[in-house]
Amino acid sequence: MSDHLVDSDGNWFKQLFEASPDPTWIIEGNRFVECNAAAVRFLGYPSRDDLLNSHPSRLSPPQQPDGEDSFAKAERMMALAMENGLHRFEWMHRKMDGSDFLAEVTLSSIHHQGRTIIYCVWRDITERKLTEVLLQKSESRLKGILEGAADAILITNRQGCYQYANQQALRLLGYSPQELVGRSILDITLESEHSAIQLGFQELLESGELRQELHLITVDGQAIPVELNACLLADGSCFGSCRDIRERKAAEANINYMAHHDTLTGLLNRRSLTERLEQALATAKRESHPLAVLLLDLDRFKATNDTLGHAAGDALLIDVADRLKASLRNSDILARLGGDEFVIVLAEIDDAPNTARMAEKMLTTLGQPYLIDGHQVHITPSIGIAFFPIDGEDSGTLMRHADSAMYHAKSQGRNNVQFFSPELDLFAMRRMRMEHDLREALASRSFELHYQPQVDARSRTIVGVEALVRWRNSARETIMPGEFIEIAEQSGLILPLGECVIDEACRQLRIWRDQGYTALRMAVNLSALQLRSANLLDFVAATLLKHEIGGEHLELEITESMVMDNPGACIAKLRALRDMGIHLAIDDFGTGYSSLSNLRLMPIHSLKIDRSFVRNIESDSDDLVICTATIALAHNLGLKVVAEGVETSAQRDLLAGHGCDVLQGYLFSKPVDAAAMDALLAVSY
Ligand SMILES: Nc1nc2c(ncn2[C@@H]2O[C@@H]3COP(=O)(O)O[C@H]4[C@@H](O)[C@H](n5cnc6c(=O)[nH]c(N)nc65)O[C@@H]4COP(=O)(O)O[C@H]3[C@H]2O)c(=O)[nH]1
Repeated sequence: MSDHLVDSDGNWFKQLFEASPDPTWIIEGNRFVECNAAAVRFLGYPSRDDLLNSHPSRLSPPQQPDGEDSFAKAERMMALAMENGLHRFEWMHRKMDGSDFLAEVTLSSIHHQGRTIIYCVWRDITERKLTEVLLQKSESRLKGILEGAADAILITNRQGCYQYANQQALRLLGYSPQELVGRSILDITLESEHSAIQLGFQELLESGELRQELHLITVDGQAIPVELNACLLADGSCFGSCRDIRERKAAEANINYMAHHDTLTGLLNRRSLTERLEQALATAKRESHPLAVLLLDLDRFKATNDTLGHAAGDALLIDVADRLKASLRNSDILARLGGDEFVIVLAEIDDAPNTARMAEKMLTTLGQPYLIDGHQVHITPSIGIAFFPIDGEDSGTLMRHADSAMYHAKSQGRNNVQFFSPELDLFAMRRMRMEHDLREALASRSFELHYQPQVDARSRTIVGVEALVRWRNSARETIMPGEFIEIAEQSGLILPLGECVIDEACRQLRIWRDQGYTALRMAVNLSALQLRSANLLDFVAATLLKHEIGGEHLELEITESMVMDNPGACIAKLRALRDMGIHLAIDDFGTGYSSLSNLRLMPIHSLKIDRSFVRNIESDSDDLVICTATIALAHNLGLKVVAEGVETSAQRDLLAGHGCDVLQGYLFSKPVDAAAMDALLAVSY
């Protein structure tokens, strides 16, 4: 013990007592009998005398915070201190100014010279209490945040056992807190993801954070995809916030489905066809077995679509897809490329005859009538087939070759199946080159018109001319329409080309009319695509106006089959042309499938007997019957008759004798350019 604490009177304890910063008291007989300066200062009384000889409860509010009477409680506390030697508790005191403060009170009973006194120390705990309250508040705020969070929050220990789950987590998973706490993360996750989850957990422990997609399993076994954002907390536990991403996953799956499927039919689309075909080819290569690619296109679908309307056209495509699906095996691939084109990959085919049989079966199945909107609809397909490995080893070549074969099927009268052959490839290449050259020819205006006279059978004067297009290629060779009109039609180039022809024919007619050939009629061939074009009426009207020509001086030649593709729409358009005064002629009459009832409905002025009937009219009695019957029929319907391909005077006389009105053919002139036609007109007009 240090000397200065023991004063000369041996009163070192008094000094110690006085020096204590905490209010310190001596209690004897349940009264304060001594206190130090800190006590006086703390309570704010003027002197020590104001405090001493009072019961401890006097320096307190009447009740303690727990509601107990201060006097009774003080008695109890002191009794406990006497009994146990030491007693510690919290006590609310009141200062002189009436304010209260909470202190931790320690009472120690001391036996001194035969008496028992209590040594009492107060420690102000206002600040500690405040901190406790703040801590409680912040804890409850934190709990509120966790419970109110939209995401499921799960906290685990470092071993991955759940310690806490918020309401959202319990709701999502269907567990009660008791069922969840203590379980391992692996208990409620997908087994197939366990190794990834363990790796992720390790990463979280090492790096302090983790972001991972995984599936949580609900109490009833449902797997819910979640995005986990986890971090390590200061106390070593792991905090994980799990966002339910079911909607996002469903949207992703939907986008993925749409990216790989045709929305109308649900079949694979072009992109996934390529992927699947390549996989199938890899397997076929590995296992050295053949594979067939079938390209199927519906015949005259566009016309059906235009007639029935697009909704019915869609319904028809869905029906076609369903019939195809039903006729294939699971291992086969079926895709729609768009429009009316379907691709079938027969991955387990053994030979060509079997493939042909399957394709024939498809022709039969798809050829059965469809019931759309209460209407019976007929449609047929054309199918082209290419084989791996003989026709190509990669998907691109096989598709191209199946396409060539399909075109071949179309050219063979549609509704049939064709296999690819190398000649077809050559043909397809030529077609592609021709299409390219045609495009350039249109840009460089390399087309010109030749004219062939049409002669009145009785007067033998020229009453009209037919404009026939010629293509002068870069080598200045003349290419005949038979070589390019079909390709122009298939590529759509016939539309600009057809407009050039109508414009040039009207321009030339204007010149001839100005020269005095005012009764001359100009005949121009119209293609199927032109007749379907929405722009046709406006274009013809504008061109007639531009060249100041009356509609009655123009004749448009169409074929029966062009009208038969879509009679309703065509007949309406033809009526509009007729209303403009334009003459309409049915070209190549007799070669297509003639429908007299439709012919009666057509607003036409004349029929042109095809030259194939005229050729043998002298020798073939059938042809003569056809010609004379056509003339009679036409006259019956009030139509004029033009005979094409008249090459001999005998043909001329025979036809004229049977009442044919107009004759056209090499006998009078081959098609010639405008200058040569000038000369012909001068002679015979
Ligand atoms: N053997 C023989 N043939 C004769 C005789 N008289 C005329 N011809 C040929 O018969 C074709 C008559 O034209 P088309 O039937 O309309 O048949 C035309 C027509 O369908 C089409 N075409 C020609 N020009 C055009 C055009 O500007 N637009 C459209 N869309 N098609 C056209 O090309 C087809 C062929 O035209 P071209 O080669 O000019 O062939 C012409 C003509 O040269 C004859 O006495 N004997």
